[in-house]
Amino acid sequence: MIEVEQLTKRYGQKTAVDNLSFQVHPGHVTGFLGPNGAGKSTTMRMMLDLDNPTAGRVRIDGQRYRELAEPLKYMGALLDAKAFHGGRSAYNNLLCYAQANRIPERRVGEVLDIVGLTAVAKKKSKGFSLGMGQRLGIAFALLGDPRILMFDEPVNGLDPEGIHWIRNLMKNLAAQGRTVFVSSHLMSEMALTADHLIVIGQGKLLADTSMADFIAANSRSYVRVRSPQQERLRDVFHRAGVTAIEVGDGSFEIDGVGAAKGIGELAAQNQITLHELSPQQASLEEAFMQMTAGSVEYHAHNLDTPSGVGGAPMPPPQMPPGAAPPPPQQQWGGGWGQGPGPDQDQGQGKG
Ligand SMILES: Nc1ncnc2c1ncn2[C@@H]1O[C@H](COP(=O)(O)OP(=O)(O)OP(=O)(O)O)[C@@H](O)[C@H]1O
Repeated sequence: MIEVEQLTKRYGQKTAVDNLSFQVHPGHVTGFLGPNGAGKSTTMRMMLDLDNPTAGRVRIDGQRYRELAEPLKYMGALLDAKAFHGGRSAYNNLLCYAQANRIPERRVGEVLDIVGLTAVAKKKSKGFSLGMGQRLGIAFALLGDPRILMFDEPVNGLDPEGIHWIRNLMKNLAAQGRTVFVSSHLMSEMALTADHLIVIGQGKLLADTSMADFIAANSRSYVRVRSPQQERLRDVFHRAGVTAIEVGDGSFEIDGVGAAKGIGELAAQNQITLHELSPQQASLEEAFMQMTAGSVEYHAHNLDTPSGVGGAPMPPPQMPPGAAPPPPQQQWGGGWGQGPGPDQDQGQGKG
């Protein structure tokens, strides 16, 4: 379980995370939503002790991340899919990390298999597409076979097959009783994957609720009714005291998806033909837009307005501090991803 308690992070005058408290429980995929700049990445970084909170605390199964004896076996994270050595093969990237964290080598092959990179395991990762890099980042997260997994925008760059795969992966991990915490801007995908939601805006908690309750609470649900006998149907609704809104295309809208059964029966009793009787539930995207409308920090402007689009300065990529770094000649950091690195054995698959 992840426990976030009154977490606050300030950068100078900017409050990125504002007195945030929530828990992430095992056995569920919990979605972490918020508009750009809401504080999601900052919160995730504090969960991994990559940033110190200004106030409050995070506990991973009751402990700080950096106090965990073998952190990769507790919690695996995908924060920045580019945080690996471009000149090294996928296999050797993982092997290096595994050896530094006392994880057996056989696990490298296992995670490459899980993420579908076995065929390219010996290739230098700098040649990887965005989607392949994302899969390698997920392999890093899975390496320690952790009970808790955290993914920041895991579907970035994945094709439809990849998106389908990660959806099933996250659901399976949760079904195994693991804690899965995932941020994404892809609402349609989140709606299919997450069963619980934490929503933040401008660093503050906006919602901590089930997916179904979130959509119901932040959107209008109604039944659409269409009939070739529109006038008769209007009279029937009037006599029965049904509040039906007539919309431009000749259909009626009646609030509440549960109204469909009664309306169908009413129409049948009055021998009215219906061409449509369809419950309409807003999408997660619509509910999200509705809830966060007041918390959107970065607004796009029309092309004919003088100013452009705001943007958040991105912190540099880092690895979790509790995880041991690779050996000194293969340091995480500056030279990564900038051409061939020190491992000359690509093609052999061992470090
Ligand atoms: N290192 C930093 N220095 C200064 N400000 C920062 C730093 N990191 C984040 N911020 C600011 O904190 C706020 C929250 O940023 P954060 O990246 O956590 O948001 P986010 O919800 O992850 O956004 P996005 O969806 O765009 O990735 C933003 O206003 C951002 O500009």
